[in-house]
Amino acid sequence: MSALPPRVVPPESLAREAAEWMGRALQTSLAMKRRASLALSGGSTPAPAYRELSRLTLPWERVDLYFVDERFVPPDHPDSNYHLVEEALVGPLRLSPSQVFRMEGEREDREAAAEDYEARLPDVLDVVLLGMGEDGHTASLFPGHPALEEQSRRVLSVVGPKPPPWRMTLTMPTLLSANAVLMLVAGAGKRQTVQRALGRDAALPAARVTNAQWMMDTAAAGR
Ligand SMILES: O=C(O)[C@H](O)[C@@H](O)[C@H](O)[C@H](O)COP(=O)(O)O
Repeated sequence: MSALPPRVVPPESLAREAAEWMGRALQTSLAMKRRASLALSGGSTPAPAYRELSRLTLPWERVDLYFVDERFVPPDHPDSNYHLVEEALVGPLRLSPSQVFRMEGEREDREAAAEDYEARLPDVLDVVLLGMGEDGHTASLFPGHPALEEQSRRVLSVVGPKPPPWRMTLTMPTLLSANAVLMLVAGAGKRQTVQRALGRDAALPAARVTNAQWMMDTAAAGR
């Protein structure tokens, strides 16, 4: 759990607050260098935040998009995280394909796909958006999975318990080296896991992202 106090906001404000947080973090990076990197997650919580993000006035031509994880499905598949980000952010902002570094979920050789993505990643990601599952997973790093303990690889191909099971994911060292990380959590179903994460239960992958700012709605916080 981060040393930063978690931010708790009403459900109707969560997407806008998350977008504004990411916007400010991008501006901070862009004040110091020419281009900034933003790595995005899949799942149901982020989509409204991506739509809010697409409405922010930012020098988008200086932002490169990366992915936190991806499912091994084609990019136009409904389960594809790229597909989600395409619909909610890339399309509305008309980002150039040269700014969008997607994980190639259509590849048959999953190991090679992960190695190739590792080669394309910047040394340090500027802004990372994470979600947490009810089991405490984040990115596609699941509780008890050996990938959670990875120390040298920056991207791994994994088989996880959440469908679809074949996934590519950034590893914990990659997440921990990022400049700004937002852990976005919504819904009463995650309340107990949030409490465990706040108690720094290291069995939960999300609790190990010690550089994350947590942001949750009142339902997830149990208020
Ligand atoms: O499955 C993915 O692609 C994710 O990146 C994953 O880590 C997600 O962020 C959490 O499972 C929370 O997902 P929900 O917001 O749907 O609960």
